[in-house]
Amino acid sequence: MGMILGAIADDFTGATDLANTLVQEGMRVAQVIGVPDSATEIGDAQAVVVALKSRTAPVGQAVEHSLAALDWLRRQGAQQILFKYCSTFDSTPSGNIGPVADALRRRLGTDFALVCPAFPANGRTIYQGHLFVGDRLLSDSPMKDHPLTPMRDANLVRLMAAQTDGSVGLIPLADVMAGADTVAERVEALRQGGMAYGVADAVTDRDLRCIGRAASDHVLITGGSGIALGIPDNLRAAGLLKAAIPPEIPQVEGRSVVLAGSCSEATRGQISRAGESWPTFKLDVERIAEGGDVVGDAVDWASAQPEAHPVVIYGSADPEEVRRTQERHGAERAGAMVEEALSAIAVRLRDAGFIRFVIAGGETSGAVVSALEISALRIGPEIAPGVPWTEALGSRRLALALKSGNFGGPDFFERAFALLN
Ligand SMILES: Nc1ncnc2c1ncn2[C@@H]1O[C@H](COP(=O)(O)OP(=O)(O)OP(=O)(O)O)[C@@H](O)[C@H]1O
Ligand SMILES: O=C(O)[C@@H](O)C(=O)CO
Repeated sequence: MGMILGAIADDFTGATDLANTLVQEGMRVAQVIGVPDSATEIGDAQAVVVALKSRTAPVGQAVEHSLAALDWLRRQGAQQILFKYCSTFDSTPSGNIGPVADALRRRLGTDFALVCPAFPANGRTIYQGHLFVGDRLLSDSPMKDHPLTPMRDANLVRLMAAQTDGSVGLIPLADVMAGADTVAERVEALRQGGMAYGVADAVTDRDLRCIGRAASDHVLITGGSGIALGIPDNLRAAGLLKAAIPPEIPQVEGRSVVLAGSCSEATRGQISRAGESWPTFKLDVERIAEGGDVVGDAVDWASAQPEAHPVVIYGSADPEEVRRTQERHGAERAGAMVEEALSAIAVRLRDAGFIRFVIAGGETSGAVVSALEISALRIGPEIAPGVPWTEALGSRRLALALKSGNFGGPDFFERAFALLN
C-alpha cells in the first residue's frame, strides 16, 4: 500500500510539526521540500507532507504552488488532503490561507472544509471561534507583534471570512463535546446553509480526535497539526494502516549549531538560556544592510569556538528592535536580510563540518533548508510537542530540527542536542 494521506504545509516548521503528529499516531511519513516532481523519492511513506514556503509568499504564487503540490499528491494516490497552516493562524486579512483553501476546494471538487488550527499541547485552543494562546486571545498574545504576520484579531470566523470568497460558519464546542455524529450533523447543516468553511472549536486532544473522526470522509481538511490527531485512527478503522515502525534517531557525527531567525518570545528565551552555557553570536542587521561581511564574521567566529559545545547564531530581536529595523528597511527587506545571512552561514558551516542544525522559525527554516538544497526529510523522534528531529535524505547526511518559533520550553536547545548524544 503506497501513499494514503497527502498534506500541504505553508511553511517548513509547520510541515515537520504535522509530520511529527502523524508519526506519533503510527504512520510512516516523508516530508518533501517544495513542489515535488517525478524524481522525488518518498520510499514506502503512507503519508507525505509537502513543505512549501507559501505563508507570506505573494498570493498567486502560494495558490500555484499549493495546487501543484495537490496534483502531485493525488497522482501518488493520496485519498485525503490536509492543508496545514499555523496554530496561531499567522495570516492577516490579506493572507493566503483563504485563497489557497478556496483553490484546493475547487480542484478537489468539494464544497466544504473544516478550519481548525487548535493545538492544545502547545496551548492553542479555540472557543466560540476565537483562538487562544495559553490564557490569552491570539490578539493579546505575543503574536500581535509578529514581524511578518502580526495577528490583531482572534476571531477565526472573521479572519477566514476576510480571506475567502465562501461563507464561514462555526462548529461550537458543545457540538464537538457531544461527539463525532453531532459534529457531522453540524457540518451538514452548515453545508446546507451554503457555508464553505466551518471553524471547529477544540480545547483538548479529545475534541480534535472527535473532529477527526467526523471528518473521515472529507477530502480536504484545513488546520494545524492537531487536526491530524484523529486521521490515522480513521485509516486504521478502514484497514488501511498496519503496525507502525518507531521513528529512528538520526545517526550523524559532527558539530552542532543553532540558527535562529524567529523573534518569538519563546525563541528569545531559549537563546538567552543557551547563552548561559554556550557561545552565542548576534547578527548585526545594520552591518548587513551596509554591505558588511557579517556572514564571514559569523562563520569565522563559529569555527573558532571550542568543539565541545553547540554554537548559537541569531538575528532574533525583541519587538522594539524589530520595529526600529523595519522602519529603516521595511519588514520584508529586514526579514530577507536575516534569512539570507543565516542561509549563507548554514551552507558555509555545513561545508566546515557542522552537521547537526537546530533552526528556529518557519520562514528561517524555509530559507536555510532551501539553501542547503535538501529535497526530503525522514522524520525522527519528538524533541518537544510539534518538533521532531529529522534527517536529510540524499547524499549529505545532516540532522535537522526545524523549530516553530513559539514551540519548546526554555531548555529546548539543550534537550534537542542531548537526544542525539
Ligand atoms: N532583528 C530582526 N529584525 C527584523 N526582522 C528579523 C530580525 N530577526 C529576524 N527577523 C525576521 O523575522 C522573521 C521571523 O519569521 P520566522 O517564520 O522565521 O519565525 P516565527 O514566525 O517566529 O516562526 P514560526 O513561523 O515557526 O512561528 C524572519 O523573516 C526573520 O528573518
Ligand atoms: O502550527 C504551528 O504553530 C507550527 O507548526 C507552525 O506552523 C509554525 O510556523
